[in-house]
Order: sequence, then structure tokens, then C-alpha cells
Amino acid sequence: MTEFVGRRFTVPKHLQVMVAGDAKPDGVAVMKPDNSALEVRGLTKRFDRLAVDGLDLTIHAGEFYALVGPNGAGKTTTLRMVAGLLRPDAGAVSIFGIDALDDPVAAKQVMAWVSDEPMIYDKLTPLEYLEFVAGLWGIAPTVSEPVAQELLSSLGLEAHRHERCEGFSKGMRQKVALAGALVHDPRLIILDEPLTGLDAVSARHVKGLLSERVRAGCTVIMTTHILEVAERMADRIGVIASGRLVAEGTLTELRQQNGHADTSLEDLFIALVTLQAAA
Ligand SMILES: Nc1ncnc2c1ncn2[C@@H]1O[C@H](COP(=O)(O)OP(=O)(O)OP(=O)(O)O)[C@@H](O)[C@H]1O
Repeated sequence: MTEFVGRRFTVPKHLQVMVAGDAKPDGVAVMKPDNSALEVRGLTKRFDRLAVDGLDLTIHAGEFYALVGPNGAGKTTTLRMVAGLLRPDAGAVSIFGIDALDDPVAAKQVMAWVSDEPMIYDKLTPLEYLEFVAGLWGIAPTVSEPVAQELLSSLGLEAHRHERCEGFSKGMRQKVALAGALVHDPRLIILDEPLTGLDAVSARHVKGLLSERVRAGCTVIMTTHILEVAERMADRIGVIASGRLVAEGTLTELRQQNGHADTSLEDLFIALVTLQAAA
């Protein structure tokens, strides 16, 4: 692997989507730069039916934001459009003031995307994989190596850093993918269901790492079906249903908006989603 490290080289075709998107729909609204981490306006995507329906979303810099919603609500589709992996039919996406549809490469340099279906190279060890990803970003090994060691250690993978990933469990692979996504020190970290399938210890590692990143000034957006995690970790929670944001705020604000002083997020979620389905 060291032949790659510290040099720029041609990105393998199947990885190109991760570093250079071409999403630029017609009718994109003009967005002004501001100090928010993410501004989404009028984001729309239709497959055989409408998946994301003119979504507006603002995530403040330094915020931990949880996006929750029922199956098929449009969470993953939204985040894939934000990450430049899927072309919106309409709308605008601004990441730290960068128009992500106009300049996807610049946008990708400041963000990380962690899919719920991690893709890593089985024949590499975690350390080699992180060296490889760092090489893609043009990061010198002297800089990337201590970062990689620290990431693997904080995710509990230190003892496995020289083992090939092909023997790893799904949870271990998820953690390697997360480490790979963070190796270029992104300011915005977008994660789709990062805790699904992780055991309690691994989940603790991932939550600890994300909290530490937020304390260091990063912005985190994640989807989750684990409402206790959203409740405990997120500064704000967005509830999405049928491709639209139906409620948003801190847990206290969500309770106030819905007239339930001390109800759980789960009860609020069920009430909101039931209301939306009946509308
Ligand atoms: N590539 C695709 N082709 C066709 N339809 C799609 C595609 N991706 C998503 N959809 C549809 O878009 C809608 C939103 O899906 P999406 O995966 O964004 O929902 P989600 O909120 O992430 O759901 P879940 O919580 O189950 O992961 C669903 O109706 C889904 O079937």
C-alpha cells in the first residue's frame, strides 16, 4: 500500500462518485453563503413516486443533529443527495457556504459520508485501508499515520489493525468505514444509521467518537431508528415523514410544540407520524 501513500493518483472508477459528483439539477435556487454547516432548500427527488418533497433543512455549525422518521420517509435519499451521490430533481444544497451541486469536489473535501452499507477493501488491513484513503486525499503519511492509529484506537480496532478486513464482522467493517471517512478531518460528518448492528461496546465507541468530534467543533448529522440515541445525543432532532420535515427542535421544543411536557421521543415520534399519515 505504501506505493500509494502521499501521492495523488487516478481514483478507481467505482470510487469516483465519492470524490466528484455531477449532481446539478435544473432550476437550482441561488443560495447565499452563511455560517451554517448545511442549508438545504426545496430538495426534491422522485423515483416511481415522490421520495423527498421540497425539503428545507438548516443545520448549524457545531451541532449534533438527528434525522428520524419511519421506514421509507426519505432520510437516506435526502442524505445521499446532500453527499453528492444522487442527483436531485430540484433544490439547492449548501455546505459551509459551498454550493454542493455546483462544486461537489469542494463540498466533499469538507464532509464525510458514512453509509449504512460500508464499502471497504477486504484484502487490506484497517491501517492499510486508512493509508489508502488518506492517499486519495493527498495527505502525507507523516500526517495520516498518527491520525489513523488514533481513529482505530478510539474505535476499539487497535488490536486488529494489521489483520485483513475480509475476516471482520459487519460491525467491525462499519467501524473501519467510519474511520476511513474521518481520516481527512471533515467538518461535517453525515452518517446513515451508524449504530445499527453494533454491539454495546462498539456503539459506545462510535458514540464517544462522534461526541468528541462535536466537542472539537465538527457538525454531525445522522439518521437513526434508535430514538434513545437521538434523545440523548442530539442537540436538535428533525422528524421526516413522506419526504417532508414535519417537526424539528430540541427535545424540549418538540414536547412544547406537541403539548406533551415530559413524554418520550418515542411517544412524540409515534404521535407525529400517525398525524402525518392521517393528513
Ligand atoms: N434507488 C431507488 N429507486 C427507487 N426507489 C427508491 C430508491 N431509493 C429509495 N427509493 C424509495 O424512496 C423512498 C424513500 O426511501 P429512503 O431510503 O430515503 O427512506 P428512509 O427514510 O431512509 O427509510 P429507512 O428508514 O427504511 O431506511 C422509499 O419509498 C424508497 O422505496
